[in-house]
Amino acid sequence: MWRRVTLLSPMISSSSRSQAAFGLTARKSFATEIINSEERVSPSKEKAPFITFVLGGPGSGKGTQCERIVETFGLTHLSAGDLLRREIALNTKNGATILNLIKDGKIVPSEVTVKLLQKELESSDSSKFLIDGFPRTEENRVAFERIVRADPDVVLFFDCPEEEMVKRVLNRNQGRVDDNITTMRKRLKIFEALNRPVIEYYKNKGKLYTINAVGDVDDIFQQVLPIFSSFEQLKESRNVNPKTSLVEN
Ligand SMILES: Nc1ncnc2c1ncn2[C@@H]1O[C@H](COP(=O)(O)OP(=O)(O)OP(=O)(O)O)[C@@H](O)[C@H]1O
Ligand SMILES: Nc1ccn([C@H]2C[C@H](O)[C@@H](COP(=O)(O)O)O2)c(=O)n1
Repeated sequence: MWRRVTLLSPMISSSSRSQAAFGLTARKSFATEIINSEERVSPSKEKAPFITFVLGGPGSGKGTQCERIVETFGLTHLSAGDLLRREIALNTKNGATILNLIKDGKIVPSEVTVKLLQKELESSDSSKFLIDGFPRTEENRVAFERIVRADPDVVLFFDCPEEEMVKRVLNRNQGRVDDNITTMRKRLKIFEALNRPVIEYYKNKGKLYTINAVGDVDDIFQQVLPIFSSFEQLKESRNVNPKTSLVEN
């Protein structure tokens, strides 16, 4: 995928296996393209990508803060929820199943979500990704490691009390099928049961950054800023004000 050639062979085989499992038509793998056609490798793919996972309960403000991170550090935003909703909107073969699961506050099978993320990662020229709303479960996490063969550099956790999340979701007003009190209660239960172990996993690995997600959007972003500022890989892409030559934020 990213010229980590030692990792390519296992990635090809696990990728083909999971494609077969989902009945996807075999396509020339991206890894094969890289090996066969060196000129296609963009300079940004010469190194392993910088990956951030963004975790937090429903309505904790992940998407809102991702927008700010993208503006400031130029990461490419991949929202697992948005990718799944796109499948519903495009009425793909998994679309109806995904819709029913989301309506019921349930988690979509990991292979489906990971394949969607993998496709985006492979087709992007970027080398820095913000993967929002993923992994939601230990199964999601393990499937990503197995299929994509990459680990996150940073894991953000937006920590927000349940009642605040309920209030935000019910006021969101974007016409989402899961923004109602019945589904929200189910989502919160699933978050506690399935996402907490993932948060614990990354805490034990020393990769977790917990953000207090209550308060003003700008103030919350002030907690996020120093985390990304400390990574060399992101320094060159920080937004600089052309008039003052000062780094903004
Ligand atoms: N700090 C904040 N204070 C008040 N409202 C907020 C704050 N951050 C985000 N919101 C609002 O709360 C709602 C949920 O935010 P957002 O969509 O960013 O959450 P999310 O964690 O991505 O949710 P989901 O997991 O359900 O997609 C939105 O309407 C957003 O405008
Ligand atoms: N890794 C994921 C991410 C999302 N989903 C499903 C279930 C969620 O309730 C819904 C909405 O996601 P959000 O926009 O809140 O991130 O999408 C999933 O099954 N697996």
